[in-house]
Amino acid sequence: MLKLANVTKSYGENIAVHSASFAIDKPMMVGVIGRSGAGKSTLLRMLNRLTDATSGEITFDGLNVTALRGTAKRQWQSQCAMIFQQFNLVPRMDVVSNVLHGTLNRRSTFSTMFNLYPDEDIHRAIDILERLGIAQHAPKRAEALSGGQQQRVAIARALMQDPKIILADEPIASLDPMNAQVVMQSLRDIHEQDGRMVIANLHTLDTARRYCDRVIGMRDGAIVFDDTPEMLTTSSAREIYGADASFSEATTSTQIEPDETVQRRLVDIAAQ
Ligand SMILES: Nc1ncnc2c1ncn2[C@@H]1O[C@H](COP(=O)(O)OP(=O)(O)OP(=O)(O)O)[C@@H](O)[C@H]1O
Repeated sequence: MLKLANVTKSYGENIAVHSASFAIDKPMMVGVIGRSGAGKSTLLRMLNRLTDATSGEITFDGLNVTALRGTAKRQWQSQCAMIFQQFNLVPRMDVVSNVLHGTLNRRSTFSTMFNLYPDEDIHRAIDILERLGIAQHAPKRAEALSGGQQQRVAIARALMQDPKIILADEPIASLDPMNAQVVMQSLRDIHEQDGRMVIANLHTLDTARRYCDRVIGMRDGAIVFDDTPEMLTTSSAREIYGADASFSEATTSTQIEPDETVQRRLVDIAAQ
């Protein structure tokens, strides 16, 4: 389905991603881990062509993604929606309009200028917000929402594109642990219920273990681990993070034990 063959990205002398090769043959949830500067963002950005690979080939269902130009490239980018650590919403715009922005690529300049959205799209946007537990915030300005709620708006905007793949670049890095769990669970649900592929750069091992079916570990631009979360032992984590024997998983962890109080808070947050 999704295949990378020797994909490399160099910035002058600096090789951000070095000959990355892997195949994902069915929709699943994949976590990409590695220390800062390992090449995780560059890898994701090459997948949806925000950044062009220097060499190598990316294919999806036989389509040569690396060769796409113009309209075909834009179509691919809408099938391959991206969410970011900082949400990238329009802060002063209401939530539902932010979500409707997910349809921009298939609307005319005229309807975009005058904010004309078909009723059908508006209903779909509300349904998606409902599904993510934030429909009651639809009329509010995006900036009035908490970080976790804003990230769910960004996920809703991505879903408006009806993408085959959701790429999430550190989606929970700016969130407190409880909001982080709500956002990760939303991504997991989207994968399980819709059969979409989710590829997320994650900065904690426990998040990768808890939510992902497969984990790719990067170090200095190279893929040094590609396996199931069960195989992500402390020693393989040490190799990925380039740490010595003093390496403690706790330094990459923000896990909260799912005790009763947390579970209750999760239900409250989801209902907000
Ligand atoms: N636009 C750019 N121009 C020059 N160098 C870049 C550019 N983007 C990334 N790099 C370099 O490529 C390498 C990989 O960066 P990348 O952002 O992909 O890493 P990362 O694993 O996502 O790190 P972080 O978790 O800090 O975002 C780094 O050395 C970075 O400085």
